[in-house]
Amino acid sequence: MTAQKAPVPVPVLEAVGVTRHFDVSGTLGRTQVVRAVENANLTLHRGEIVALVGESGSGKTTLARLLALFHPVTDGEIRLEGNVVRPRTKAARAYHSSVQMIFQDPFGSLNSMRRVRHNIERALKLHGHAATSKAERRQQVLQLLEKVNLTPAEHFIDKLPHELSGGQRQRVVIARALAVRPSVLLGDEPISMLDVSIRLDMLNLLARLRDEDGLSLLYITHDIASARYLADRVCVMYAGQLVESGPTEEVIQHPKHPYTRLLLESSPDPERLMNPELGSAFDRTASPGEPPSLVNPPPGCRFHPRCPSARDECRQAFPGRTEFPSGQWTHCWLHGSEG
Ligand SMILES: Nc1ncnc2c1ncn2[C@@H]1O[C@H](COP(=O)(O)OP(=O)(O)OP(=O)(O)O)[C@@H](O)[C@H]1O
Repeated sequence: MTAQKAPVPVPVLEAVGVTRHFDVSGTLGRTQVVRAVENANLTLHRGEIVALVGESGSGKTTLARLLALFHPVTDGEIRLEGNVVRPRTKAARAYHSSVQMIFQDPFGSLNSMRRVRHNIERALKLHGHAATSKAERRQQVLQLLEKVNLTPAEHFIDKLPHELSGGQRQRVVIARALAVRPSVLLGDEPISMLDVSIRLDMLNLLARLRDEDGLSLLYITHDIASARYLADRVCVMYAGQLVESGPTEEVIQHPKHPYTRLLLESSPDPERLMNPELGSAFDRTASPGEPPSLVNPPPGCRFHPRCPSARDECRQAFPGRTEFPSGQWTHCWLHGSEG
């Protein structure tokens, strides 16, 4: 009897060949094109935490916003459970119940004039999950607050956002996202504005939501140490292009792309996550050179002007994808990729 291969599960969320260009007015009123994301392929499976890392301006937020359907794609597809979804369609409404985005600034995400109860109840109502009686709705809100460790929940339910600390506010934002009963959270630097002393608690909360509820999380960060702590898989983005991905420890121990190596060399050890004195080394990276302009990016591999191993083909064409037995893949001519 021939052994049957287990079917590969369909990703919960997927970007397939996704490109996003922005038209901006340049000098003398001429329109310029910012090539913010180019042909990105990213998958997120059920119960998986994927970190998207890269320098400022590399396109991480744009890719997350494309996945959240906040922007239309210029090219490519966003798929939920294998189905293509486009903004402002009927399917997009259901999509917003499944995919919730959490931003860096929890204060900006909440209605500052309304109490915690109102902020969360509104999400329950908008997505058709609110109980009919007031007492039951209060109970729903209390349970959500407990879920994000805001206990005793009675103490928090009638607070206004400005009466909470940054960490407490971000927990309310997460509770509100959970009210929608999503399968995916897109966290755009969700801990970077929080006090260093509570960042680890927040990462542990996100990990618990994955473990208990099977939530999938795309965790966008500058900070390799927190990505290492939290993520199953890492995707590395440089100047709008995904250049490497793989299981977190493989990428960290055996990076394949020279940019990943540069990122790791300039990144902190995991101790930094817990030590406020040290901060994030990636924020103050001493990497040689600057990321390129996305209006006129270098041809070929966009990293070649900074790459110590650049060769002729790197300047001419973006390499194809090379896959490794470790589960990693990279786009790099050093690994003999065809363009
Ligand atoms: N709405 C927009 N209009 C024009 N250009 C944009 C727009 N949104 C993003 N960009 C440009 O796209 C590029 C990628 O930006 P993006 O914010 O996605 O990067 P990032 O990796 O998330 O950076 P950071 O870590 O600083 O948030 C930048 O050059 C940015 O200026």
